Amino acid sequence: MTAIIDVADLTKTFTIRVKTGRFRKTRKTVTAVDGVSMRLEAGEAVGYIGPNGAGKSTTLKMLTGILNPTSGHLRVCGLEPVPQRIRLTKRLGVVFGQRSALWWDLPLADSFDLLRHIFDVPQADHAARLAMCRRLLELDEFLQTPVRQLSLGQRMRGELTAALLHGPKVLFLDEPTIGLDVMSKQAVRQFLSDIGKAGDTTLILTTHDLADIERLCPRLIVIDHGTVVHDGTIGALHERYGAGREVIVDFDSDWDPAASPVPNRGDFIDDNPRRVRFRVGEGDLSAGELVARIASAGGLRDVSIVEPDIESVVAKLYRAPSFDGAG
Ligand SMILES: Nc1ncnc2c1ncn2[C@@H]1O[C@H](COP(=O)(O)OP(=O)(O)OP(=O)(O)O)[C@@H](O)[C@H]1O
Repeated sequence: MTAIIDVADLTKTFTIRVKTGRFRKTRKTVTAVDGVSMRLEAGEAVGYIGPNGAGKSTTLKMLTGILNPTSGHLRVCGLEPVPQRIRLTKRLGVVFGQRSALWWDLPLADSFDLLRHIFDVPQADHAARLAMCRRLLELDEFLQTPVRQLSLGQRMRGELTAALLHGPKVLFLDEPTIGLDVMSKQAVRQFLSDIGKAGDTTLILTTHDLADIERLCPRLIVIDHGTVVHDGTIGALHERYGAGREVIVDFDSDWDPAASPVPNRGDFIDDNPRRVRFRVGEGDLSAGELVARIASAGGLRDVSIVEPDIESVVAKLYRAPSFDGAG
């Protein structure tokens, strides 16, 4: 299968001038992206995350043809982004949470109309896509409002529509829910989830809001210091860095640690000897085995398994002093 995004050993360096004395400046090379490789199949939804300064925006700028790579292989929709930027633009949709692709003084509907002409979209296709966005994003009540009068949540719904009206093959989303209230976030996530499920559009989502990723992206690529440090499912990330799964057990009578049927560490919750938290980690029993052993020893009243949240797993990954490569 041909990849819709095919990146191998992509590198970008910047040369900056730093002050080294009162009147002296020296040139210094900053490596923003350092040998990134990834292949995305058509219709995938991928989260591209990393701490501040990791190289996410620089990668996106190279993928969308804004920046020339220093070295490496790069194809998006079979095209080379910078030399073939005009052809590529018709196949891409881009949403940058902090910037607008809309005309500030025009009503939203007029911006959409202008975009139809710019991208030369057949009237019927435009009408069908706009109708879908109007329905899913509930645009009608502010379609005639000038963009500068829209709330952030309304504008973001407009931005998403603007990015999709020409029927892009790949949609790049940079912080699409930043600053939105809970309701708007939910609306945007639901919309993107519908787009993702339809399977016609490849989604690449860059965000610091990990709930976006959990909701939308089965695959997660994590970058740090310009290098890919994880490429896989969120589940794989939990397995690799999680080690924080907990099994909470309620017993019929006080629990005696000395007579525990399991080697896992257990602690009383709120000093209640009938409520015990067992930690599940490397080397210990799995959660299933642990519950089975406790159940067969008798006296088990209730059990629940608490997954570590993605925020803490990713925080652990970011804090790790060195990574052992992608995987
Ligand atoms: N035009 C530039 N000139 C010099 N250095 C740059 C330039 N653009 C980015 N950098 C540097 O490259 C590195 C990666 O920056 P980038 O903006 O890609 O990170 P990011 O992962 O998008 O960060 P954030 O989450 O903060 O947006 C940083 O060290 C940054 O200072």
